[in-house]
Amino acid sequence: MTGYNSNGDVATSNGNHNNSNSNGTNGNSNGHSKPVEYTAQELHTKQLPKVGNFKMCSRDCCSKQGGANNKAGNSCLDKKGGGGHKEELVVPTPQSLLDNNNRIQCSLSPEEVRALRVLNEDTYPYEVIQEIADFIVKRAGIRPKIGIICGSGLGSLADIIQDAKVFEYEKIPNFPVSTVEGHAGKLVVGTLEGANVMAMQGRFHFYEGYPLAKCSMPVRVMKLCGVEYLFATNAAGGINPKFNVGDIMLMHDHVNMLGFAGNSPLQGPNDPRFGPRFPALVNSYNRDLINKAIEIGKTMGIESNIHVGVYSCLGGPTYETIAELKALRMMGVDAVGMSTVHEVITARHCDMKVFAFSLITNKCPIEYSDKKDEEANHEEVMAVAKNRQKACCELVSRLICEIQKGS
Ligand SMILES: O=P(O)(O)O[C@H]1O[C@H](CO)[C@@H](O)[C@H]1O
Ligand SMILES: Nc1nc2[nH]cnc2c(=O)[nH]1
Repeated sequence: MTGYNSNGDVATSNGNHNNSNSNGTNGNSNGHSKPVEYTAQELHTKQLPKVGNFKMCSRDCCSKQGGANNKAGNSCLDKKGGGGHKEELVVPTPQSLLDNNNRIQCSLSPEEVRALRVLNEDTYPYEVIQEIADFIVKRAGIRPKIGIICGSGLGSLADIIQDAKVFEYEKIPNFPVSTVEGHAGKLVVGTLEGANVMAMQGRFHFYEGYPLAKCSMPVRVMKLCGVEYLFATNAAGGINPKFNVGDIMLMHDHVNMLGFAGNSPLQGPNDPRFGPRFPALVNSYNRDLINKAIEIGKTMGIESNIHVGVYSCLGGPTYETIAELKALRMMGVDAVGMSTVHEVITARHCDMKVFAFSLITNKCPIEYSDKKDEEANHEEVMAVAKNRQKACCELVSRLICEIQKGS
């Protein structure tokens, strides 16, 4: 689990590198008078960098041997005294990079270093996901059955959760941080319509700089927390000319444009504890839940605002050109956004039932025009989402109520 720890600490892990090492020289125990210097970022790399015939220990190396708490106070070079390296020629972090408290000197704030580190880590082993899930379940005191991802401006879906325990993303170990307006960056765990739920008030997008596996990593956290149903919501542009602003499109399929370009949240080694190497995606969107949502729409009196359609995710952050919108339409896409598809793929991979909908926040033009008001913008997206949050909340609550009735 190199590179991960459970407290998100950014301090150097080699707290047992004393100012004066076993050779009595300053900072370099192998006789070199001038320590080799590395940037803090290099010190975070998982590979031990080679320094001539020497290797330099990683930031996690000495903490595994007891770190600052190592009672014997041995450096990692001291094999007899309990230091852990079999390798003779390992040098600890150069003293020149440590301050008086044996922390890496760095001009970035701890928050900046954490953000950098979380940005740089792009794979999450099962054990790390398990750690995050345990952290949440232990503190929430419940195992959620339904996971909700709130789309842009749809954070109020989490505000209706009762007996809520709120976790800021910054405080969850190894969790990325939200950087987009309309995504608060909080995980809310509690009950809704008698069901245990957890909701992400803020999702992660590819355009924020996160790899897709990281964008959808919380879905795996949900799975290991006990979640069986994923409710993914988003704000999207309506390409289908029949759609109006404020309508809700229940997703029954998707076109994975990022996948066409060779990008997938499942790229890399497959861990079968999550799911198979080659998951099938037909029937990804649970038909029973779609049918129930249509019925609920009728009882809410909004059936004319409810559609069933195909969503496509592009990388963003640009909105589409007219030519792109025309191409998407030709491919059978009804609504376009910059999220959700990789979350659904991750959820299906680990066998979760998926319900997803798009709130149509803008109509996508498919003819060239000089009209400024036809250009999509995020303020409008959030304003429409805010206006329609009541209907979205009602749809979600009633559907959860139906799931509860059936269980
Ligand atoms: O998909 P969500 O997160 O709802 O947000 C959508 O709205 C934002 C653009 O306005 C993009 O992030 C797009 O993906
Ligand atoms: N890509 C994309 N994302 C959106 N999110 C909300 N509206 C839009 C849109 O028109 N295009």
